[in-house]
Amino acid sequence: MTTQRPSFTDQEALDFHSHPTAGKISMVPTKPMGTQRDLSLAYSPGVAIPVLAIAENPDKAYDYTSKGNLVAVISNGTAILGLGNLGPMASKPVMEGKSVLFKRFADIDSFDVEVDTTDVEDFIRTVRNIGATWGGINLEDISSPACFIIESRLRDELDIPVFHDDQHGTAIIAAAGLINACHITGRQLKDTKVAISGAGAAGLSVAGLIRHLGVKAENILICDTAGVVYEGRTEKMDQFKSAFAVKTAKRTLTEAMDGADVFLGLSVKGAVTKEMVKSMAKNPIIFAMANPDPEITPEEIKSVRSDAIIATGRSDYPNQVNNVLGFPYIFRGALDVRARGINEEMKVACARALAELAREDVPDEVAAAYHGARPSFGREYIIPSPFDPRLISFVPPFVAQAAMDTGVARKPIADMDNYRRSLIRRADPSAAFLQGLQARARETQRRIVFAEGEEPAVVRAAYSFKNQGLGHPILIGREAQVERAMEQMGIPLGSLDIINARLSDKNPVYVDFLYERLQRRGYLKRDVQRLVNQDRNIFGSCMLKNGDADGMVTGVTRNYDAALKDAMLVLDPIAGQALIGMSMVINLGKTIFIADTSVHELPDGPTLANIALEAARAVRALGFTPRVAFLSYSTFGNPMGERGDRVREAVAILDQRTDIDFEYEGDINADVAMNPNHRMVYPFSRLSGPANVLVMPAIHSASIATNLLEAMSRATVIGPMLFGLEKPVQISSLGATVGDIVDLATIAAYDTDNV
Ligand SMILES: NC(=O)C1=CN([C@@H]2O[C@H](COP(=O)(O)OP(=O)(O)OC[C@H]3O[C@@H](n4cnc5c(N)ncnc54)[C@H](OP(=O)(O)O)[C@@H]3O)[C@@H](O)[C@H]2O)C=CC1
Ligand SMILES: CC(=O)C(=O)O
Ligand SMILES: [Mg+2]
Repeated sequence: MTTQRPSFTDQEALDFHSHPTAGKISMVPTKPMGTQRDLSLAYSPGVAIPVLAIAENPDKAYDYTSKGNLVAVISNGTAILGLGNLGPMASKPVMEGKSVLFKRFADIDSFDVEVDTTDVEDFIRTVRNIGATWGGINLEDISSPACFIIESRLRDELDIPVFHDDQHGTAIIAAAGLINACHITGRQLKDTKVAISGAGAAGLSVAGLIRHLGVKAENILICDTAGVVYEGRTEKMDQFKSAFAVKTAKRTLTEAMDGADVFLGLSVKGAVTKEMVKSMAKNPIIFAMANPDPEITPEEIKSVRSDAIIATGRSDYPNQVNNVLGFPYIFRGALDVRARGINEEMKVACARALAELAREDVPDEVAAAYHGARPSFGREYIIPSPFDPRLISFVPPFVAQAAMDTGVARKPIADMDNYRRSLIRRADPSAAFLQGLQARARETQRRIVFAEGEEPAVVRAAYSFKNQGLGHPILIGREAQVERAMEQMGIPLGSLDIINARLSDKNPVYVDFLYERLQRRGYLKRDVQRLVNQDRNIFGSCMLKNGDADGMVTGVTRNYDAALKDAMLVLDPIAGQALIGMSMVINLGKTIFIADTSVHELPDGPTLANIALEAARAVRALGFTPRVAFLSYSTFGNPMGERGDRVREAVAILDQRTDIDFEYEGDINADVAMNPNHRMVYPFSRLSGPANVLVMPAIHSASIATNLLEAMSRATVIGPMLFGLEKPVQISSLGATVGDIVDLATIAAYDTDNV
């Protein structure tokens, strides 16, 4: 089968599904299974204890098993996408796909279950009998009208959310898109005339939800293979279609679309012609949502109408109206309150939240998904991108609140702000750490210099920093340039402080100070004047030195070393402390720090000792208990060699001191440092647990190790963060994202040297 705008070949689709392992899904244990004790706890005999607890109170399954975060995607393959009844086995790639989308977008664990029966009772019995295993059940691609009976019976018989995604997931996202498309075209839902192609699971449910939102019943004309579903029709009717039959003389989709404001396609490829599109009202709203190929392509629509708002179910056109924006978040909210079901109010809350989010300025992750072309709310962007990282923290709280308000929540959420923060952490493992720094930044309200103030990403970051209440940003740049960037981004003029280095009244003060500092280092006064006028890192550093600002972030346009050299012309390392770059690596819930990733190329023994001291101090200031390992290719002198000597010397230097208040060990190999079992061979080792601060023997090993971890695992890396300078300066990587810049500004505001 070929699609209309293939961005891949059929062979690529097959290869994607077969390499490197067959399928798209796997399972990850949440507990270690490394030792005999682990086995005794996880399996017999330890497992008997939770078994007995659950036997006594089945609700305890939420506490002692994965039930509460586990959703089944269940199908019999009778309506696979718009491809028809191809059976349960053929539906497996779609169901695996839905499961991984649950995990990817909402951190919900999920497995697919394909049931080999088309008999309604048989299907209901099968699902009911395995129902208690799950926290929720997502029914998928089951043809109508069987799907209506199946869903309604299972909802009655099970006390967990049972949700037919093709009905309600689709209805939620179509309704969100419609709310915004009507807003853009100045329509009221109550006056809107809608033609729908498809009177199946998706079509009827969408009709139901938009009716609930205010579209009048008589203004919704639904068509199937026999034409308009009108009052009195007998051909191919059932009770579910009858509920949407209207009094009308119109009999065909062509007639239904004539003069309609909105077309919603939930049927099959090619169901709509250009002529039908031509006959629609001014500024028509056309959602051709059949998958994988829409009822009519956007190219065909555009060839006859330039005023249409167009959406499809596909990701390769603008405006993807696809239930992937609905099911992950409605289940997240429902699971988090242990909802008994998903009701109309929860669906409406979800649709309204999605519509609202589309109207906000988009983050970098979305711009990246659009190859840098940052979309903004309008005809080509009526609903959020599936890659919008805010979805997981924005949408589920509305769903959870609606569940609580309507009495279906078993476990209401007491603190919504806390819940929102926990959702952010689900999506981003570094979030917990950053949230801690943010909380302090909000308290201290530091003045942070954004040195490259004319750069669009920096302007955006400064605005975001301010909007999040993290402190007072100061942009260095020429007002006209900065303000032009602000206007283009829709940032209100006057909302950010801008300082032009050349025109600042502090300019002569900084020149005098810097001239005094540099006059015996080969600089003439005019050189210093030029530096202060032209080099924004120098001017920013002078602001810090003079007490006119508290911290600085830079590096987006200059390489790390150049930016650091600039700052060090003005600022000194703290006396008695090493200047170091340290990266924080978070992987599978574990956090380690790696130093020195950016300053000392090949440190000698005393310098390595100083790096460890500074790293331990900074790590403690960030809220962790440091356990330092001086890493080497050798462990405790084996093999003995020149490269390990410097490391052993550093350990010996610390051994001589009486004021060391943290654990350290070395020379030691990375696996021994990180794995407690390996240390059994070295019972004299002084580390009480796995090392969390890894002092590398040289800058190249630090850099290579950090980059390898990031590339080879799902690790999140923050930094390198710069520590040990007299004022907090953080240097980003070239071309850093807005989010990275805000994070570094927050770290600068945290000022570990003064914690
Ligand atoms: N973008 C999205 O998120 C989603 C898109 N969809 C798409 O919607 C479509 C329908 O899915 P679903 O409701 O689950 O399937 P169903 O099998 O439940 O319903 C299909 C409906 O389409 C009607 N139909 C078939 N051919 C035509 C035609 N030529 N003209 C008019 N109506 C026609 C059928 O008519 P009859 O009743 O007479 O047989 C039936 O009412 C699929 O293409 C699916 O991919 C579904 C869910 C989500
Ligand atoms: C998206 C989806 O669920 C479908 O097309 O069936
Ligand atoms: Mg589907």
